[in-house]
Amino acid sequence: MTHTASSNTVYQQHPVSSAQRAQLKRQQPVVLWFTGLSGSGKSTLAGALEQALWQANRHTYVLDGDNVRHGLCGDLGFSQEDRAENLRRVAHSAALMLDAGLIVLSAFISPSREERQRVRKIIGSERFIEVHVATPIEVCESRDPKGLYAKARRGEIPNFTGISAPYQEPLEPELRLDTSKVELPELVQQLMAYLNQRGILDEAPVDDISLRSSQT
Ligand SMILES: Nc1ncnc2c1ncn2[C@@H]1O[C@H](COP(=O)(O)OS(=O)(=O)O)[C@@H](OP(=O)(O)O)[C@H]1O
Ligand SMILES: Nc1ncnc2c1ncn2[C@@H]1O[C@H](COP(=O)(O)OP(=O)(O)O)[C@@H](O)[C@H]1O
Repeated sequence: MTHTASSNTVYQQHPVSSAQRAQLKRQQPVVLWFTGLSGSGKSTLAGALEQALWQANRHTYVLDGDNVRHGLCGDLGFSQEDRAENLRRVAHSAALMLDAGLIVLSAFISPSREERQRVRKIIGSERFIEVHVATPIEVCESRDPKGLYAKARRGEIPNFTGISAPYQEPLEPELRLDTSKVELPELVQQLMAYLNQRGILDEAPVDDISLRSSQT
């Protein structure tokens, strides 16, 4: 994990470890990072996968761009700098949730390759699963559930991703899904199969619990 830290602070180790928290939850904490255009299906996929994981007794949390921008990042807009700061805060929030033992599902446009790379570093590559929701822009625009593409075309939203601001497709995502070609239940099955195949739904390895308890 990469850190920047306030001066004169010392990182505190607490007696219960990350591994112990994950072990109690019987899962391997990871972040599934859904990236794609507005309307591509990020939130829908994250929500549907969370439902499947919840039904399988897994401990999860969804971090969603629209929601985070109502609080933690409510002071940020959509310039390159603000998007970078948005994603930096979200990446550190996700890292805390990993430390708590959760499987995190995040739904952010995250249009910049460089910023996604930075997120991967903050979270740790082995725990970061990039999922490109590669629905074509024509389909996203025809869905336009919030009327944002229409507004952007009328020039009423500056820096709108895909219209007046860039989206850089991931070059080597762990997964690439297209919600215009495959039905939602099938996509959720594909995601669950991937998690199973990676052993993420297996129990966390036994940590040095006995050693730790004998030290306290
Ligand atoms: N200019 C502009 N460009 C793109 N999107 C915009 C913009 N203004 C508002 N919105 C709404 O904000 C949601 C995207 O926020 P994110 O935090 O995911 O964006 S980013 O990752 O920081 O680029 C996005 O949500 P989704 O449609 O769910 O992707 C929009 O509802
Ligand atoms: N697999 C799918 N098949 C058909 N429509 C979908 C699918 N996934 C999402 N949608 C629709 O696309 C629209 C945008 O989905 P949403 O999840 O809000 O996208 P995003 O979070 O990327 O902006 C919604 O109207 C949703 O119902």
